[in-house]
Amino acid sequence: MTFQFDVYKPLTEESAISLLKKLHFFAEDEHVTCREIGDGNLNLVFQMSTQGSTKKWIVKQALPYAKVVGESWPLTLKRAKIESEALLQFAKFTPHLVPEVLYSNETLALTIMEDLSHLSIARTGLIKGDSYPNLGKDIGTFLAHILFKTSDLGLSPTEKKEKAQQFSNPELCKITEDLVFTDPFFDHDTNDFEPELSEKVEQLWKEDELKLEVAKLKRLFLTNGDALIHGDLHTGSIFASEHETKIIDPEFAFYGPFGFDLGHFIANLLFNALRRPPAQTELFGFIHDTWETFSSVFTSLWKEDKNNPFLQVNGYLDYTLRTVWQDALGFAGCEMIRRTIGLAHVADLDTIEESELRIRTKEIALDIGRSLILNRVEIKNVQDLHEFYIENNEFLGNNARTV
Ligand SMILES: Nc1ncnc2c1ncn2[C@@H]1O[C@H](COP(=O)(O)OP(=O)(O)O)[C@@H](O)[C@H]1O
Ligand SMILES: CSC[C@H]1O[C@H](OP(=O)(O)O)[C@H](O)[C@@H]1O
Repeated sequence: MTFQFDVYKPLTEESAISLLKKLHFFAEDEHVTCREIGDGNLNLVFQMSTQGSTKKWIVKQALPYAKVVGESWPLTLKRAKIESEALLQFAKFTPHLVPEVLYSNETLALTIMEDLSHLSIARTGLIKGDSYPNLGKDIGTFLAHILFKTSDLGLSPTEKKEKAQQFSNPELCKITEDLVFTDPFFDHDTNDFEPELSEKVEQLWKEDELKLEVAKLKRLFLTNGDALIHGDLHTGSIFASEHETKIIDPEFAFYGPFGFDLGHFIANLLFNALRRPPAQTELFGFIHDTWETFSSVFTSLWKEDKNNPFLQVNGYLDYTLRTVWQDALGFAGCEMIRRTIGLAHVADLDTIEESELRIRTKEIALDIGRSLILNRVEIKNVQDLHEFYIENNEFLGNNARTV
């Protein structure tokens, strides 16, 4: 079969095999098995292997629309380039925490990468109760490196501005601006929630104090180009095992606020804590490890820099870390609300089978999201966050000790 490299066309299992043979990932006469395994909202993912060999590859290809909605929602193919370039960028700082990119093609909007199927998607594993002792430390390490080294702290002003241009990602940012920061706070037709939540949701839509705080957080997202961020760092974008962590799917990457990824990661751990009350201590342990590792690695990188005179100014590091934490809590609150009542949900909540428990858990997720946005300045550390979580969550049973 011939393969056209100069025209974009969505791959099929058959044409994906042909592509990988043309690129010599497999020999022409090899018997290759290929399966489309994409379960995300946006793209095609093909898994390819040959029997009796360790050769296993993943081909991820963007569609010219959002898969979850269909062709009525056109979406740029440029996101595939952003994703592969972000993975390459992250690999410069933390190669052990991202899949290896072996090939990318902007015209075909695809990336060929290392197959990580020996690991589990962290959301799925956490729901099952799997244990990931390194998860918090690894995410903290990842965030400290990418945030410090791609920001004005780690690059010259010119280099940073060039990188910000390279990762300009307006269409994907618009999705976040709408689906995370806008639609869930208004009566918008992208919202999706059970009728039993209507009263609570309508109450939320009436709260000007809350909307004012969300407007401030949205402005941060729109205007604070601190560093190259992943842009969608939820537990479904992380592969993990007891020993390894790999971050995937950075197609939403752009120059955004320091606290955004941390906030999304925290929110998604909180969803799992709501789903599994007995695992609360373990999940707050992850948040603790993430923050402690992030702040200590970020601090070391900061202290290594002897060229920037401002980095020696008393109070500047503390101010920076405090702002990252506060903003992260606000972003976490927005993520909790949007994943509960917006377009894209999380399995942690949606697969709670017993309907009364599911609705009650979602009500608590909304309460916690709302309070995180409103009280983000008062919650100073992980201990405060845990105490605050317990206060907001009498219903699900709070026999766990705080971290
Ligand atoms: N490198 C990989 N190795 C193995 N499976 C992968 C890999 N990348 C993605 N997948 C699988 O494909 C699914 C969707 O991938 P993801 O990058 O999240 O797509 P989307 O951008 O559509 O959300 C993942 O949940 C995972 O099951
Ligand atoms: C129409 S995109 C909705 C939602 O999907 C993305 O998540 P993922 O790629 O992990 O499935 C992102 O969170 C978007 O907000």
